[in-house]
Amino acid sequence: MVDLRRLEVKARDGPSDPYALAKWRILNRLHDRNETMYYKVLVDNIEEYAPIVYTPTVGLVCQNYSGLFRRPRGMYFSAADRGEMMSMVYNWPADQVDMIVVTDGSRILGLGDLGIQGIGIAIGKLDLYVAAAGINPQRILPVMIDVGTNNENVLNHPLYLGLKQHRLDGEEYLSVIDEFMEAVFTRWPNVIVQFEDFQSKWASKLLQRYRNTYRMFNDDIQGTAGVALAGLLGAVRAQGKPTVDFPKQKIVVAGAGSAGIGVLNAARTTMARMLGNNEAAFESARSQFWVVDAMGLITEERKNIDPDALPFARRLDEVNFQGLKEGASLVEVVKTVKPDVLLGLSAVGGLFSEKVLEALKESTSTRPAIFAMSNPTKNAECTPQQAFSIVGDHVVFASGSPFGDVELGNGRVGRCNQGNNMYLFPGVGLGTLLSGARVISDGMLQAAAECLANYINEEEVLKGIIYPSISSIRDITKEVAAAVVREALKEDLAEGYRHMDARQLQKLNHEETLQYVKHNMWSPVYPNLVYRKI
Ligand SMILES: NC(=O)C1=CN([C@@H]2O[C@H](COP(=O)(O)OP(=O)(O)OC[C@H]3O[C@@H](n4cnc5c(N)ncnc54)[C@H](O)[C@@H]3O)[C@@H](O)[C@H]2O)C=CC1
Ligand SMILES: CC(=O)C(=O)O
Ligand SMILES: [Mg+2]
Repeated sequence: MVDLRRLEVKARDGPSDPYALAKWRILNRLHDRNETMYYKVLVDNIEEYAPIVYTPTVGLVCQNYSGLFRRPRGMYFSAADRGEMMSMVYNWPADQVDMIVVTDGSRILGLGDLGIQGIGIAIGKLDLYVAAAGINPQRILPVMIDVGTNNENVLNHPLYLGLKQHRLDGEEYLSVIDEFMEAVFTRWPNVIVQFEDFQSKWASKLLQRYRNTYRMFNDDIQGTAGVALAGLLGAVRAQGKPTVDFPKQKIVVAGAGSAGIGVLNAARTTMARMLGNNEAAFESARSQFWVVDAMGLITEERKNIDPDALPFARRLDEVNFQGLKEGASLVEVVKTVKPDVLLGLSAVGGLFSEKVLEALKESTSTRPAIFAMSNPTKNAECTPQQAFSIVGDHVVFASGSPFGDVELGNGRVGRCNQGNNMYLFPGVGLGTLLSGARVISDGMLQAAAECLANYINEEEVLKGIIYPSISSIRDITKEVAAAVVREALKEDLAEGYRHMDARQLQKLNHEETLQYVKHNMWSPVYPNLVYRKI
């Protein structure tokens, strides 16, 4: 701690990138020497060090990973290992693995293709699994699947550790991922695999390929969707309205990659459920969204439209009526729609420019909400300062990476919420583990999102607080995991965990389920080496 604090004293201008990286190195060295103490530091100071082991610093770490690398952590499966993965997997020393976070490094945060340097994100996510969900650090496994990289800078770096080739694609690519999945589920049939930061081209295809067979989920699609949904419901409550008013919200989404489409599908499904869950309800819910990507507003006229974005393409009669057109700019869309919510998952820093935010001032909402969810910090669509100063003190604001609250004068504070999937994935993984669910259903993810939404009370939400403080992440995760366990039981997916079979789990009431979850969370305490009778 003295080592870490020394850096703060030296950083006269406050925390800056080089110091963040230095802190990461101190923590990483501690991790190598004494795992229990590393997690003790993390758990006890999570608010301070989540931004170091996770976004934003983990982005910088990944960008510089070849130079920062000292000793390996996790497993690397490469395209050159095809045919060998089934035996390789037995090289891992732990007999039991509960959680794997796997990436192919193709879209790390909003930083693009970083090749095998993306292993840093798998390590960072698993740090949160230990700190927030109490997954035993002996039973986690970060994995990098190295199929090459298309990032020439990374590829030509003299210290690059990965395969020096361009990315595999098509059937060849799929065969590598298939072989990896078969290998890990053969050795550890009960493992849960979280797919992380796969480029959108593959993210949704891989999810559909594996989700009905394996215990897996995609954090960027499903975790982000749940977190955004909880925030969107919070934004409705922050307007002093009941959540059943959600289907009336007009929502502009900037970004139609895997994260944006995941959010759109979850929000539309929730609106449709509130409206009666029939065809008319789905159609009505569709018309609440306007989606803008790199080529502008997506309409039916879009050529070669991504099939995942197709359900959200605006109909021509609608755009003509509104005076919009295919490819309309974000400013035009915001000016015309006057949305209640502006949500960014575009990976474009500053996309919510002064003009866009000025246009949002005309929102028909009493309290417009801005979600600048792209990571890391420099990719945020706008800062909270810009949001509050341009749109007004009444906005509800959330960002993917942490920013400080904003002083509004006269002692008033503009809340900066962190809208990040870290509030959900640890609980989804822990709840799946402790229920023994064979697959991770939409219902389990929905239960997790609703639990997070309900975590915030009325008084807080009216102050513009739509996500809890990260300092309570262990408690939130316990609640989310319990909600996931109960839903898995309800859907008859649970097969139990260790000494608790599904029948025994069924008998637990709400409080007992929470106790069961808490009891199974690992804490950073040294184990007893000598037992003495007292
Ligand atoms: N806060 C959170 O929990 C999460 C945040 N993210 C962030 O979301 C971002 C996007 O992730 P993916 O969807 O996987 O990436 P992606 O690269 O697949 O998608 C980006 C999308 O933004 C669009 N876009 C690019 N320029 C644009 C512009 N000028 N105007 C409007 N749209 C534009 C692209 O056309 C594409 O549809 C990343 O920065 C990532 O860090 C992702 C997951 C979770
Ligand atoms: C938070 C996260 O998963 C991302 O930015 O990709
Ligand atoms: Mg991610």
